[in-house]
Amino acid sequence: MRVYEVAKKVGMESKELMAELKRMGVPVASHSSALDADVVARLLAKFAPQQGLGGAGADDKTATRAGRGGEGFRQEADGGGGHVKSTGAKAGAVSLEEPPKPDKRRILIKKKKTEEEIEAAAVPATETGLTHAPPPDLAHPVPGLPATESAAAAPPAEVKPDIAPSPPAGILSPAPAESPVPAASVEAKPAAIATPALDAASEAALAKKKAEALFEGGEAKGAREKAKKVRKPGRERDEEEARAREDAARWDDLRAISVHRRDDRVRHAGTTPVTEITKPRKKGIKLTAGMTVKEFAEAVGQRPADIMKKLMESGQMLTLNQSMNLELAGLIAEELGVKVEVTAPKAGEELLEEAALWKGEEKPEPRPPVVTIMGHVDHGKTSLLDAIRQTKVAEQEAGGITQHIGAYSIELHGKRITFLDTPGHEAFTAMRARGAKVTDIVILVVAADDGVMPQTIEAINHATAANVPIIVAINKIDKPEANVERVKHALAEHNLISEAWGGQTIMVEVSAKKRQNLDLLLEMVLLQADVLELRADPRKPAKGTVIEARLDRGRGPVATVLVQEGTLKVGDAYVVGTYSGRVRALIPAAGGKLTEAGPSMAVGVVGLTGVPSAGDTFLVVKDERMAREIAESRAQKQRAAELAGPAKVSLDDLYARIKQGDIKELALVIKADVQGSSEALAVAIDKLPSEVVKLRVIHNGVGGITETDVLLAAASGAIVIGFNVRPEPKAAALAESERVDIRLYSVIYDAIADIKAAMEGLLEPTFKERVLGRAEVRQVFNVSKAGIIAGCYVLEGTMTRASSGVRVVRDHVPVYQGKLASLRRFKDDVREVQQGYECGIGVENFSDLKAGDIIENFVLDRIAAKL
Ligand SMILES: Nc1nc2c(ncn2[C@@H]2O[C@H](COP(=O)(O)OP(=O)(O)OP(=O)(O)O)[C@@H](O)[C@H]2O)c(=O)[nH]1
Repeated sequence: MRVYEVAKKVGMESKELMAELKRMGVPVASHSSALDADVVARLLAKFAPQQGLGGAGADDKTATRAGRGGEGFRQEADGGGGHVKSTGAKAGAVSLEEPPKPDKRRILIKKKKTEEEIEAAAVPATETGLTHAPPPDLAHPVPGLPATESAAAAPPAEVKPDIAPSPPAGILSPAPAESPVPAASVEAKPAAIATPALDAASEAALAKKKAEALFEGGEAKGAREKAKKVRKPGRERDEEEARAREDAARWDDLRAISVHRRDDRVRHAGTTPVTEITKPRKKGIKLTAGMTVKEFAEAVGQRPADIMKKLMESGQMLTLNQSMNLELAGLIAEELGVKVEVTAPKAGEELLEEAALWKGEEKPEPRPPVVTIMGHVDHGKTSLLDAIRQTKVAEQEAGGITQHIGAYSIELHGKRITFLDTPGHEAFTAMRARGAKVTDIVILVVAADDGVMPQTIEAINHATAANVPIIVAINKIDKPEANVERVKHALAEHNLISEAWGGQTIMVEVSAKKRQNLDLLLEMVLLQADVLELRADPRKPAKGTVIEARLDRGRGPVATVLVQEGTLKVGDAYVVGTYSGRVRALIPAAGGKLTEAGPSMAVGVVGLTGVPSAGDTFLVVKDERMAREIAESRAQKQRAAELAGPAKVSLDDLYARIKQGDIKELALVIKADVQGSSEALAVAIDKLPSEVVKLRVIHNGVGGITETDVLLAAASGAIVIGFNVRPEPKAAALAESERVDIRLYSVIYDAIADIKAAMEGLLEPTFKERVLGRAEVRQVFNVSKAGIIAGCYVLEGTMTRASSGVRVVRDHVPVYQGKLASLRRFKDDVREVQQGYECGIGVENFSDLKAGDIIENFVLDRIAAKL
């Protein structure tokens, strides 16, 4: 019999029968293949008796089970036929109850579920009551076992349900509910596998293969997408696609970037600190004091902006050309991996010495004299200066616009004379008080009609105190009431004796108004200069003194500098006071411009970084950095001096200073209410023993103590003795700032006794303590470098460095008195801390600070010994 005939007989489709035959191990080529008689008999025995039989109960059970466990698969497997029959099952009933609808989506969902179930495949089938059999093409048959059994026993890991859904054959061949036999061993061979299920599986497998082929063929992207369509549901698939696209894009991107460009990208990545990748030019650098931000940045191979940023992070706002704190520079360099070597070159004034050091052979040449005109009010100082300038300067520079620079030079018989334009002894002494000696010769103007007046005497005293020779110009001789002889007499009383009278003082009778004897006066000046043998070497680097300085609108700070040594040139690096820089231009008084100025010439200097003070030394140094260092060190010293500063000379410490050998002479400025008193005082002082120290009255005048008196005292290291007079307010303030000791008396004896006691070291100054502030110790720290530091809270007043000392008080009992070692707010050293703030205090040589201690900050006010 042929296959289709048997199929007809048993009521099956030829196709189904062919499958069954295959399972039975009977190969058939087609539905018309002939079958052996025994095979036909077996088939008939197997299928023929079932015709018309069936148990509703069993059917129900099967349907229910199938619905629970493998509905989708059965639908898929049925392929719409419902022909698969199990023992006692009525295919028709099943088909009617659940109309087969191939639903790919549902299959896919189920497929996922199957995955989960496969993962749980270790669970015995008896527990679930279901058998999941993988499709034969995916199952790895276990030798010696029937296909179904081997499929059921196949390890779940081998199953690839994502690609080929595997309808569990066992679903459709449920074990009887009461059967204790495991489902896998249930006799389910005839209906174990439904052909349509195989078809679905092969379809999926085919899709996979196709996809693989496409991948291999280079159409990776499209194929992957296609494959995904097959195997990935909805959202998951979208995500996967997006990821794939991203990967592809990244890959393209990476391939497009050259190695070099990738490096660049890293370098410019915002978060990467530039400092880590910019290689310093040098491995080690030398740090020198005064190094600017710019110089440091160059040295460490960084952008100045980055260094400035780092400084800002450390709380320092510095510009490019400001010099850096060495410690901080060291830290930054270290951070950048640059080794630092701090060169400690000569600093400050030491450096100044080096800077001023000139190795050339000294060849001093005669230099012009520098003259200052002094005299009493209205005696004609300005008129004389003007007369000289007009006759001499105007003659030379006809039509030239003269500049006011505070000094000018004239020429007579090929020789120059420099006049300082600020007449009067005040300016002269102010300059001297600053340690500047600029004047070589003083022209003392005395009006012939007025004679010697108080300021004439003052001028004499000031000039004498400075050891400057005086040439007397007896002015206004054109006036009918002029009395030259009277003037000479009066001057003789003050030790100015005319040459005509056998003395040494040159006296010239002039008239500023009529311009009489001006040349003679100038000739005398030159003569005196010859006597003085004024010399300087013009080849040296310039050194001078600031005569005056101002802020010019167009030029910035301009200082008139009197060159005293060497030659000042445009472009020279200089240091003046606490400023430094380079000379940009030189302006002479006669107008125009100069490229250089030699000894005794006064020039306006342009290119200053600030306005210096009159009397400051102007020094040309090797380079700008050196200049800057000196300037900074000076500024530091100046600040320190402001904080400390004892009196220059005072009666209180006179004895100590005599002992130290500091003082060999005590200069005195005496001011009294009446001439008689001042003279009496001067005489009494003169009589004091002078073995230890010589007493010298440098000025003895009548009237209140003036600023000029204080200046003279400051310039000469003198003490001012006031007898029945008071200092003018301005003079008192100046005495304070110049630290000049003013002693006021109303009894001559007291003044003498004090001076005597001071000379013998017996004068006991009286001091009164004044508490400036009190701070409570809250906590004590041991700081490695600073030692014991007390974290304090200022209870009242101010804790200040500018104090005489501190006292540690514990339970109202002073336990230590000493000096303040450090005063800090956070990390910064501060000068003072006000009430209500916290601070760190270190007490010099005292480490036994305890919480609860009170630190008193006090100052000792000196009380004038006697009045
Ligand atoms: N007759 C005459 N008058 C003169 C002479 N020199 C100056 N005067 C006059 O004296 C007055 C004062 O002259 P100044 O040159 O201002 O005197 P000073 O010393 O500069 O005065 P202060 O600047 O106030 O200290 C002016 O009115 C001048 O005209 C002179 O040689 N003869």
